Amino acid sequence: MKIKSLFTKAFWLGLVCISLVAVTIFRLTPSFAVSTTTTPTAQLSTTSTIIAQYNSDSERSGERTLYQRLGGYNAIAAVIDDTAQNVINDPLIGRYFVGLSTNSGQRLRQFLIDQFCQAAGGPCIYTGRTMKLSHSGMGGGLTNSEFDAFANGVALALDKNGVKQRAKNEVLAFVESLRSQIVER
Ligand code: HEM
Repeated sequence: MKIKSLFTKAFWLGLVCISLVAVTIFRLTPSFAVSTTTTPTAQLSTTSTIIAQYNSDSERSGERTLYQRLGGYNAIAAVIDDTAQNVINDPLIGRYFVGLSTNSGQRLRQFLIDQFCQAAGGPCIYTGRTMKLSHSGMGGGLTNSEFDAFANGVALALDKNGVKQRAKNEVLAFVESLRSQIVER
């Protein structure tokens, strides 16, 4: 009888130890610890989890992410707003943005912010269409020169907002990585 009770205690003690090790190694956060407030939607709860994960990742690596080096969400939004002004005023590609409705313009702005924020390692999720889908057939197929004009609009906006050379190169590398999906002729 005593042996059975000892065995049961050892079993439970072992289980507790294994759980503690798993929580430490895999950083398994109990669901109640993810957000202390009751979130009305699953979407919000997912976002809190992602932000928590993002914060702990950058703390662990000790390296500032591109998102942080750019100055965070509002700084990225300012770069996108200046990019929009630059491309609207560009003689080669301005015409593509002229006829957009107010809401289409706001939608495009938000998608661009989300896209750049996510690419920079920030707590954002891009939910727009793929670059191929949203640009395919535009003006009979976008050219390399038109793409260059857009990229130049981004570069000028980064300069205007005082983004340092290393961060600027990284943002422009991201832009360049999309060329093959956007350019068709
Ligand atoms: C790296 C370069 C580019 C990036 C990152 C980019 C990004 C985007 C994004 C995120 C959207 C929204 C997607 C969606 O509606 O689901 C979009 C739409 C659009 N883009 Fe681009 N784009 C680029 C180049 C260009 C170029 C070169 C042009 C024109 C010359 C252009 C014109 C447009 C227009 C007019 C829309 C609105 C399409 C619509 O509402 O149906 N984009 N772009």
